[in-house]
Amino acid sequence: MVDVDKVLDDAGLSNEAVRDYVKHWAEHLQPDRIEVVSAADDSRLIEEALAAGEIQPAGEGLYYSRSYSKDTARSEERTIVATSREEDKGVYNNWRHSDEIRPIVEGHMKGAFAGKTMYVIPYLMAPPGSPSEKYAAGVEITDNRTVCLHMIRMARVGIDLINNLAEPDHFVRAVHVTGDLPNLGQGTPEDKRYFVTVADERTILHFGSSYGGNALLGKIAHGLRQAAYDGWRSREFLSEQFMLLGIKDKETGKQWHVCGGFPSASGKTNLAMTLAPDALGDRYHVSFYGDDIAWLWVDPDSGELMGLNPENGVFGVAKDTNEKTNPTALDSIAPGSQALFTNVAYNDQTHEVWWEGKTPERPADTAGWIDWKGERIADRSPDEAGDPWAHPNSRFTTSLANVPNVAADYNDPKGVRIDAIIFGGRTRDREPLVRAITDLAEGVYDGLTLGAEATFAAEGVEGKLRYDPMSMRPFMSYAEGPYAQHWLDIVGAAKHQPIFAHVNWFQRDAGDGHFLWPGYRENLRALLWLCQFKDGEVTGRQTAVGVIPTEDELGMEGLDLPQADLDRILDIDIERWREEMGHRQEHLEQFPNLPEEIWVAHRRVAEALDQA
Ligand SMILES: Nc1nc2c(ncn2[C@@H]2O[C@H](COP(=O)(O)OP(=O)(O)OP(=O)(O)O)[C@@H](O)[C@H]2O)c(=O)[nH]1
Ligand SMILES: O=C([O-])CC(=O)C(=O)O
Repeated sequence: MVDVDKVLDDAGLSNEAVRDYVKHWAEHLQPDRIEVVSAADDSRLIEEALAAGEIQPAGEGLYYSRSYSKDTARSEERTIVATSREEDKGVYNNWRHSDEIRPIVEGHMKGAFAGKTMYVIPYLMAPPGSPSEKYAAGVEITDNRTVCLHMIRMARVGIDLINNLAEPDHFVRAVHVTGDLPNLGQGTPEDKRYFVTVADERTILHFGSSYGGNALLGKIAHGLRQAAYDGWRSREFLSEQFMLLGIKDKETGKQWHVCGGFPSASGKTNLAMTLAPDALGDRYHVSFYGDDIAWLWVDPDSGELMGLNPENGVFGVAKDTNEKTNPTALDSIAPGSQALFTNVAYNDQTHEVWWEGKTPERPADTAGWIDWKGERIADRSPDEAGDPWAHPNSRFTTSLANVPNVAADYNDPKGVRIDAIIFGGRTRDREPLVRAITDLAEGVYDGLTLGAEATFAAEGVEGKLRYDPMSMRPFMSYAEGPYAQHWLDIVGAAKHQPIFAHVNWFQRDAGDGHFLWPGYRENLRALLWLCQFKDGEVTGRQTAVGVIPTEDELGMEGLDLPQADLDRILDIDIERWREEMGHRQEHLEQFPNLPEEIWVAHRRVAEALDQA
């Protein structure tokens, strides 16, 4: 048995509550060694991981790793929110009583670190000194060195962050056990994986994965699920799957901050990292704050709605990331950035990485190339020739500081004032490019009825049309009725109300399926219109479902679009919308205790459509 006190003394970990937690879990998990990890340990951990073959070199200061082939995305079915309060059961949170589920997961975890090192990762999900700091501290325990490397990039990691907490016991207990991946029955009735957030005990217990949100517990499990629960129970803040960006008009000096939710793998990273299109670059500067999570609250002194990104890094989808779609992402993973790539294709001779859409064609010479399953491309049979080289949910992990247009104040614990909140997703018809909503309840209603095609970020759901309220469906931690009320309460308390909008970059031509809007950098045009509309500089065209830009207002300089496509994305298909309202009604009826304001908004939109 390891002398835990000695390890913690040597590491300088003095918080007694954390020490007790580590001792408790050391007893349960039975590791051979314990190591406390700080960001300063990164280069040593990298060397060790290279020596152990857990990662491979991928160019100067870049690394590649592969997860087990049945462990490449979040499993929504195996993800559970547990509490001791039946009233926390929602439609989407997969609620179970903690007394029932805790013993099951803990049973799987018993003795699981035998022969292994237990890494203890003290972290903060927020810049130190932020008003949400109380909810930001956590300590992840893991048996996986690559998880440590990811956490160092994604969170602020260090012993000093946890030693001097104002309330030493107020930290999230986050336990991650990889498990015997080839023997977990992933996706079968014998599935042994459990990804449980015991929200009212601020404890996260994840068993059976080493990938992404299943394993980096600061990110989604704490930063989103636990934080959403904490924000609601304390009535202090919202935690949402939102990107956050800033836009500055260099001519007038005006600045706006826009945050918003799109379901996983629907373009948050790309939008947050966007640069102004060339034709608008002299006038507008876009700065990056965050691509996946935002915490929102009202500042008690100024009364303003504020937001910040609790993360310290980006876990971005590799697919289709290239010079044209996202040059800033490529800069953020340039040689020397210490970025990690997971489940992309790798060349073990040249140490290059590749993914679908990185270049228009695959590398012509297949020598040395290995696909995401670890198989040699050169050995593929003819019927496998067309299979992707990289997994569609392959990712790059890099620190915020590597993003070239990261905002100067991204680390400011005060956060930034939020001017606009947008919702969007992959919707092949019906949803126009952008429609603005000025009323709070109607904005929240729009978020709750966000319908989009599911993506490859979760197992087995790609392409299915489904409602994904506020893009939080996989991350909901309490019931939807109170969730809607909490939104109305928090945002409603702000002195200046943000404008809401629904955006869609993914409308397609019904005939040949091409995207009607070029997307990516051009998306800024829709956001600029929204900011101008908020400031009363343009008036748009009122429709039953919000205000949409006129063609002149959209600002199309430097962009040539077929007139028919432009007409389509700036129009409302009334018939299709009328049909949609019935589905929305059914969707909302699932949620008990939905605030009356939301129903009023629903009826108002339905009536406006009837009269249109
Ligand atoms: N057609 C089109 N595709 C886009 C656009 N923006 C992003 N994409 C593609 O959508 C995929 C996912 O984009 P991301 O920006 O990584 O999505 P995300 O929402 O940050 O994903 P998570 O990290 O899973 O939450 C990538 O393959 C992008 O290339 C766009 O404006 N138009
Ligand atoms: O959780 C993950 O593995 C990746 C992620 O960011 C998402 O799905 O939104």
